[in-house]
Amino acid sequence: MDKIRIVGGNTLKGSIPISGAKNAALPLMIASLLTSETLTLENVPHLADVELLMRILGNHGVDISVNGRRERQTDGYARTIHFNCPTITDTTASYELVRKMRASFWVIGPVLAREGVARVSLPGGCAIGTRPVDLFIDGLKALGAQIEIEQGYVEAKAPSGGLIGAHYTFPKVSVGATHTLMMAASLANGTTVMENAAREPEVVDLANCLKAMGAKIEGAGTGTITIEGVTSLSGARHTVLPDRIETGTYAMAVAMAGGDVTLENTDTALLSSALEALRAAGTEITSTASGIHIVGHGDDIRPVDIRTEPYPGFPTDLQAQFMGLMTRARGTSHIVETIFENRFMHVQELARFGADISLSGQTATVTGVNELHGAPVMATDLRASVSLVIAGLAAKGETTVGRVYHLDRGFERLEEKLTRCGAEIERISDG
Ligand SMILES: CC(=O)N[C@H]1[C@@H](OP(=O)(O)OP(=O)(O)OC[C@H]2O[C@@H](n3ccc(=O)[nH]c3=O)[C@H](O)[C@@H]2O)O[C@H](CO)[C@@H](O)[C@@H]1O
Ligand SMILES: C=C(OP(=O)(O)O)C(=O)O
Repeated sequence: MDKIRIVGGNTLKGSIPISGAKNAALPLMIASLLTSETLTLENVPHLADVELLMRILGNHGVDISVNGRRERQTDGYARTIHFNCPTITDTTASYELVRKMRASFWVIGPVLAREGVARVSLPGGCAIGTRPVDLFIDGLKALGAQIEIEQGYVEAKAPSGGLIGAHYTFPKVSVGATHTLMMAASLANGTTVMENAAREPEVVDLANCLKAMGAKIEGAGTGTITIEGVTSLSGARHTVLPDRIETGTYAMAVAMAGGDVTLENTDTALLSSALEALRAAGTEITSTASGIHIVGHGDDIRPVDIRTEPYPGFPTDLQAQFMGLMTRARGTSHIVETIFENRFMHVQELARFGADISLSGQTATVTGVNELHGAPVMATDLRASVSLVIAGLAAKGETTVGRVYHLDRGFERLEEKLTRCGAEIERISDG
């Protein structure tokens, strides 16, 4: 199994191109199930999750070609991918595929809206929490669907005339349930109003793509989204928005290792709260014409308390990386995780570098230390694993990060992007 080997201590200098967002690309790809015409997505990142979703969509009858070619392309940033689903050939999403990636559960919305039935395996929990799907089920029921859980599958059936627009208030903010209901409501009869909807930029990106396909959606990016259903959607061409989590991750790497790096093709507006926390920690951040310029001092990091919240709050997907940064702060910081009940798996691994972190419920207390020391560590989930990479870059000596497949889910060409900024980092195979 591959590992990442890092020799820490180098400052980072240069530029890093930011990829299209995984968490936007996945729902956008799923939206291709809503139309018999071609949906073309530009700036699609090359990631394990994207490849897996292509297989899942293929099973439903989506014909996929990458930059006009049918074979999988393994190189090049910013792919253009064409998705065409003349008919949905299979309304079932199997346990085998859905268990590997939670977002694949979201196919339930478009498949149900277009075919009137959908049978999708429960995704189950993962390392960061139990992650139930009750809000998806309640929301789809509000649109008139009958839903049963049979042998681990969610079996959904629309009324004979199709889903019916409704007023639905989410009891809790959910990104995935907002995506799913927005896609389903786009093909429902009548108007749907979703209250307490997720406001993440990826929700806005999906809404913009659906609008380009002919959907009538207002309010995306606010807590209230109104969707007037239409009878069919057309094809469209849409560019995936920049990955704000990748952006924040590299900004935190520069803040911690020190250096001067421009993050290209991204935008400060996508991650204001995370950048505010970084500024408070002493990082210099300025907008450029096409990106963000970051100057980090590495050895003079101020402690900053953060609390994860739904957008526009501090993102849970940057919590582990920020904790990595705080391990080297001059003082004590508190990090409260409010979104996922078990998203602290990186704490025990950061301790291997010599970090001083104590946990009490959903709060981590991080007391900064003068130096981290490289160590063999193990990735437990996507964002936890990249926090270990960041710590490795700032630590003295050698670090190896195991279970690299977690990183490959969400970081395109991580080693290459960091190497071009002067980091000593490589992928090694155990043989
Ligand atoms: C592919 C993708 O975009 N993943 C992101 C998405 O995940 P995802 O869409 O799965 O996360 P949600 O916003 O749905 O989850 C937020 C919270 O709501 C809970 N919940 C959710 C649905 C439900 O039916 N019932 C329920 O209780 C979850 O367990 C969690 O505690 O948003 C998360 C929160 O920003 C991010 O960390 C993930 O990176
Ligand atoms: C938790 C994440 O992804 P997923 O929702 O696919 O597990 C993530 O992107 O950090």
